[in-house]
Amino acid sequence: MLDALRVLRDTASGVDLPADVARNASLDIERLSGLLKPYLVADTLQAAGRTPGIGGRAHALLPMVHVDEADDNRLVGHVTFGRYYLGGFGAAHGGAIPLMFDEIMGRLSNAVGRPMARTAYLNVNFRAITPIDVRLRVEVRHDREEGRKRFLTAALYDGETVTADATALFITLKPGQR
Ligand SMILES: CCCCCCCC(=O)SCCNC(=O)CCNC(=O)[C@H](O)C(C)(C)COP(=O)(O)OP(=O)(O)OC[C@H]1O[C@@H](n2cnc3c(N)ncnc32)[C@H](O)[C@@H]1OP(=O)(O)O
Repeated sequence: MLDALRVLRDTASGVDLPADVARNASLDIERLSGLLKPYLVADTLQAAGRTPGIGGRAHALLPMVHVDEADDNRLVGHVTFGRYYLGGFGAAHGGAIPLMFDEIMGRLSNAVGRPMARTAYLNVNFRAITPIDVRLRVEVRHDREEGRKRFLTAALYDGETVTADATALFITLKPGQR
């Protein structure tokens, strides 16, 4: 369903509809929302964001990063920003890129049995345009730990060009910390 939703999102972002088609599409989307509403649950029980086996943790907001290689301290994957993430002139929105970094850096930070951590800072440099509808490579490194602090770096590549890079600090949560 989320795959279909992502396709809908990209398609809806890219069209310019006549009014009658927009009206009919709205009715269909409202009908679909009505179909799902009886299944609303508490946020601790919802599937979105809590289903690691499904792409993007089943979280519809996240750009889907496919992991190609990973070990304890390094992850390489690929991501394609669809039309939904367009900022302008063929480039991904500047907010979508930190979103992708936060998710994939967080995933490596929390991997291999490391306790849960939360992002304290995420600094992103936009080095070149990040094109939409192009398969991009993302590399993440877990560089070091100092007590509860975990320092990670990441870069996003279009071919050999670094389009963005990031440094992040994740802090291990204390027992019982929310
Ligand atoms: C698979 C799942 C992947 C998911 C990935 C997504 C991850 C996220 O996006 S999490 C959501 C975004 N982040 C947040 O909402 C965090 C909000 N902030 C907080 O909850 C807290 O400030 C938190 C937990 C980060 C730190 O608070 P706390 O536990 O009280 O630690 P605190 O004592 O302040 O700091 C610990 C150390 O880190 C340092 N530190 C904390 N924040 C920062 C910062 N922004 N910059 C630099 N250093 C910092 C402190 O100076 C301190 O250092 P030292 O031990 O040397 O004195």
